[in-house]
Amino acid sequence: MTLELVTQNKVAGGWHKQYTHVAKTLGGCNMRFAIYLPPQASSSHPVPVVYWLSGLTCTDENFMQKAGALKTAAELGIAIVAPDTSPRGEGVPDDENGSYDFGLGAGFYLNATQAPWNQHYHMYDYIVDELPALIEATFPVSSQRAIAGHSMGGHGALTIAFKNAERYSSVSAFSPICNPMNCPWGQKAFSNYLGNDRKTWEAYDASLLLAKAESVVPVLVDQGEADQFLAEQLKPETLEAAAKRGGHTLTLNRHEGYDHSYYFISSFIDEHLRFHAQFFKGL
Ligand SMILES: N[C@@H](CCC(=O)N[C@@H](CSC=O)C(=O)NCC(=O)O)C(=O)O
Repeated sequence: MTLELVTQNKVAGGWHKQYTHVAKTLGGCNMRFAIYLPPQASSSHPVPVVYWLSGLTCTDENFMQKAGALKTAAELGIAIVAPDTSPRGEGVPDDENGSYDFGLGAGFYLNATQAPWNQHYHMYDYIVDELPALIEATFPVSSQRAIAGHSMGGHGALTIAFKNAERYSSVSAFSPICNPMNCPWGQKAFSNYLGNDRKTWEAYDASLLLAKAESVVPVLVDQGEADQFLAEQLKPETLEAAAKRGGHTLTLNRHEGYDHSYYFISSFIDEHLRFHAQFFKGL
């Protein structure tokens, strides 16, 4: 488990750092992630962690540079970890047309079963197991975790939290892909990564998982009404219907005029961090 420090910057009294490491779950790829450690973090005061999953085309940098989250994370005493959105590096296959919605930058937080994707595209195992184990063994953080994300990363956060309620205290999402089995981004990714048997897709569909879940952690979703992807790709109404079917509470706020961008995320990220803080013990 060797980590290499790439950059470090003091911010809001804490530290933003980028590291690379070899990820076993991703077939030995060299992966980069970012961590924000608030000023309170020390070996005698381990802090809880929010894992942030970004959307299509992103790396660890989009959230850390654009979301404006770090001052509030410092105030609350919460660490934030931002991983990359797919395996990377030589030998990792990409979409043959180089499109933005599949392959590199578009790992969809699942474990691919189909060649050639199944050698490296195991982002689910990376996010759920390998990365938290590395973070908790290396940094002054506790084992208290929340998970959040945007768009493809919102899909990742919701599906991971719904499947692992014992590992996360809460989940939140901005503009998530809510029903990937029934939208073009999800269908392209799932048919390639998982094959054509739609039954196997159900393990990664937030709406189906929510409808079937026995218990779910607290869920917060924010969605812009002027989002260019809202009707075709995101479909938040499917998540609302699933919550109703499953008898679960879902807070889904719709905001007039906001689009899909980080301008929207930066407008409401403080509320998401405060939401997660409520469920961390000892803050
Ligand atoms: N055509 C665009 C589409 C990419 C895009 O909008 N990416 C979003 C996430 S979309 C769903 O997962 C994003 O967060 N982009 C990064 C950013 O910093 O805004 C394109 O190719 O850019």
